[in-house]
Amino acid sequence: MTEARPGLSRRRMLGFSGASLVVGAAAGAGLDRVAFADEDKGGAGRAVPFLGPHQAGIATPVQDRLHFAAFDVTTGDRERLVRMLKEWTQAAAAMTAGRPVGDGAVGGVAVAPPDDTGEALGLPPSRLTLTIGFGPSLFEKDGEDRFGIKARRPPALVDLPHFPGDALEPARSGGDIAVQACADDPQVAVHAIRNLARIGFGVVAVRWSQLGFGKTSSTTPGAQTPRNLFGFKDGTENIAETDDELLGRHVWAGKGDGSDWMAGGSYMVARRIRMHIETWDRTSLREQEDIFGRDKGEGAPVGARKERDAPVLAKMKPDAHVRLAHPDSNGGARILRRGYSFTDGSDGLGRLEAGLFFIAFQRDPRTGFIRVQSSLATDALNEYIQHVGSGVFACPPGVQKGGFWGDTLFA
Ligand SMILES: C=CC1=C(C)c2cc3[nH]c(cc4nc(cc5[nH]c(cc1n2)c(C)c5CCC(=O)O)C(CCC(=O)O)=C4C)c(C)c3C=C
Ligand SMILES: [Fe+2]
Repeated sequence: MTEARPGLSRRRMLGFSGASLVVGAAAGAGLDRVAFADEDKGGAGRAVPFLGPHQAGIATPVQDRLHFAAFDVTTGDRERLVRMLKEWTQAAAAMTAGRPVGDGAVGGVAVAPPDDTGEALGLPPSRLTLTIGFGPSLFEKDGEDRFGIKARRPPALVDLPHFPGDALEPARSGGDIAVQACADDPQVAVHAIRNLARIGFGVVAVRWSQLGFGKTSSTTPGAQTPRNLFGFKDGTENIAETDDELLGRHVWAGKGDGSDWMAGGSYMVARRIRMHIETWDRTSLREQEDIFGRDKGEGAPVGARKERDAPVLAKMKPDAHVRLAHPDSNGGARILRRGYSFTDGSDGLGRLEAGLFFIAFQRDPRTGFIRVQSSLATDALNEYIQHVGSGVFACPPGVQKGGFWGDTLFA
């Protein structure tokens, strides 16, 4: 890809000491690792490397906030689309390293809008990750092969079937391209999506988007498990970022999976799930615990004492969520969950417009999400939730030095 324009770090622009920032040799090119000094190591402010065999934001320890956006491509011009993906890559590399886009928000020519919108000036990288995925409609829309990639659609990138109870809104579903922005600071995540949308003007338009707070999953089993809006620990049984064996078996697409360009990538399923908070809040504690098959305080499976005790599925009600979602009930199927809670005010009837923005990564949605969601048809939880938005996206492997988002697809 073309080299990124040199930019100043947000810290440096505001006069922070250069000593607190250790920048890799090629940092001027904007695509190499940036490591922060001790104060930031392991902390919420540091940078997550952008380059690598896999995209960041999948196995990466889950950040506190989400801004997800699905875009429609508004041009039929393949070259323009590829050019934009290159520009997006430069911008993503800069923003995840804590630098502004292009020549920055200030100090450029006064007669033109600045390259960067500016609201992240002075903020640390905040572990920002940007993860891109390509939806089925990018490969073929209304029977048209707009970008000459129809034959490269991976067999695993299937359209999700209709599931019982689905009430999907077209305005919150689908999309040609999706970007998942995760960060420990909501302003950093929002800034990232806003700047990508701005760069993409004339090539893409935002179709739908979702803000999320309060992660409802963890890829770091040693850390405290977060709670969802029903008050239960969520993410106890998830694939850990360090578990290369499970990641290789269930999350990363392989060379022999039928689509060479996806090797090292993963498939993202996103579902906007409305949660009927007021109904739940009138439900007895015993029933709530029966519905999940775990207790509310500790998160222990039925009949056990501790959160991480092995679940005995036969002790749970036949329609308990954990019993139905467990790999033993699904031929060994596992997915990496990375969801967030959301609240969007109230719905006009005095009810909280709230829920779970469910995100799962897997090697193949047919044997991952579709398999598990089909089992959940009889889930006792269904009385309290409704799926209202949906998307499935092929997330290519990570960008290598000199590469760009989607280079394996558009090569
Ligand atoms: C199709 C996949 C899943 C959907 C959709 C889903 C929705 C959903 N889940 C909760 C709350 C909890 N889920 C828990 C466990 C759990 N859920 C899924 C899958 C889906 N959940 C899996 C694979 C598992 C793990 C099962 C196991 O191996 O034990 C739990 C228990 C704690 C945990 O392990 O995370 C809770 C709580 C809600 C509220 C929800 C929709 C709004
Ligand atoms: Fe669940």
